[in-house]
Amino acid sequence: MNQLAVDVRGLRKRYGPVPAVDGIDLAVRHGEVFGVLGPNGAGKSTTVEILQGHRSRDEGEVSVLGADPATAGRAWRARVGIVWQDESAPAELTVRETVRHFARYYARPRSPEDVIAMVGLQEKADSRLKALSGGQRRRLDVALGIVGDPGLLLLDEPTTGFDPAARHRFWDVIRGLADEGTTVVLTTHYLQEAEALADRLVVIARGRVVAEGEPAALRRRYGEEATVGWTEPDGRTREFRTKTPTRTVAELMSRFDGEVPGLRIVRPSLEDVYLRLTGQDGGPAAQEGER
Ligand SMILES: Nc1ncnc2c1ncn2[C@@H]1O[C@H](COP(=O)(O)OP(=O)(O)OP(=O)(O)O)[C@@H](O)[C@H]1O
Repeated sequence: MNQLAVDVRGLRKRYGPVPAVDGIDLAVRHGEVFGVLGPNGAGKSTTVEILQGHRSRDEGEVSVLGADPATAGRAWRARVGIVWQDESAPAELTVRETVRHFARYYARPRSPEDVIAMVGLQEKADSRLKALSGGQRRRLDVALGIVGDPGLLLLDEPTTGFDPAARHRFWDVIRGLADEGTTVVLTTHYLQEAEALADRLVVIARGRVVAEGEPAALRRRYGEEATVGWTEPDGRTREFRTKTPTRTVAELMSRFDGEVPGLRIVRPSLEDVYLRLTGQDGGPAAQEGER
């Protein structure tokens, strides 16, 4: 049996001439919250849809809870929690009716009341779906994804469009599931979300993994490079990216024989690192060599 909850090697998928996923490897351990972080169009949804068994792939090996999603059957589906973002449940049903209805699809569902409480919808249990806000609706979607008590939950951009309070509530839901031992894979384009939730993450851009690791380790690895800026005697501003800014400043001090005009040292935030890795900082896009 595969020791990994999700094991992906060399995954590729094209839409016509567009390589949406261009050789991705993923290794998600049982019990962890794994983030797939990347900008719009990076290939996150395509990857998750392949993991869910909803999209075919062109190349690569994919194992999700020990089975290939392309061929796995009903028993596998019951163990993989998938959160839909469509509005397929009838708007006239109440939250409680909807969760109860979905629970019947599973051999060993969680108690619908527990699930409603887990996503913080107790006060809305008797509300009709059409009366829910966008954030409440998304929490209901998660409730439907977890009512079957899945070992693995696959979430595609679960908090897009949430206000900050709803996002924080949602994070608590995910943390609660993780504490209970559920493995969670979630895609997001919010760096803050990946940092808040993920034990480990990959950053993807243009269908490739450009960085991976624990959020804190990524911050250390890519965030240690500082930018030293100064003003030349002719008035031009200069910038130099370096892992040893103190040395650069010492060199500048001896060159200027003391005070360095316009001196500044900027350490990148993780946000800057992320933007650089994904090629959104206006500079040359980071490629594989950056790892
Ligand atoms: N059904 C499709 N047909 C053609 N091209 C597609 C299709 N789905 C996605 N693409 C293209 O594949 C690339 C990856 O898309 P994907 O939706 O996987 O990215 P994403 O990281 O999830 O983006 P977003 O954050 O915007 O959802 C994009 O260039 C997108 O335009």
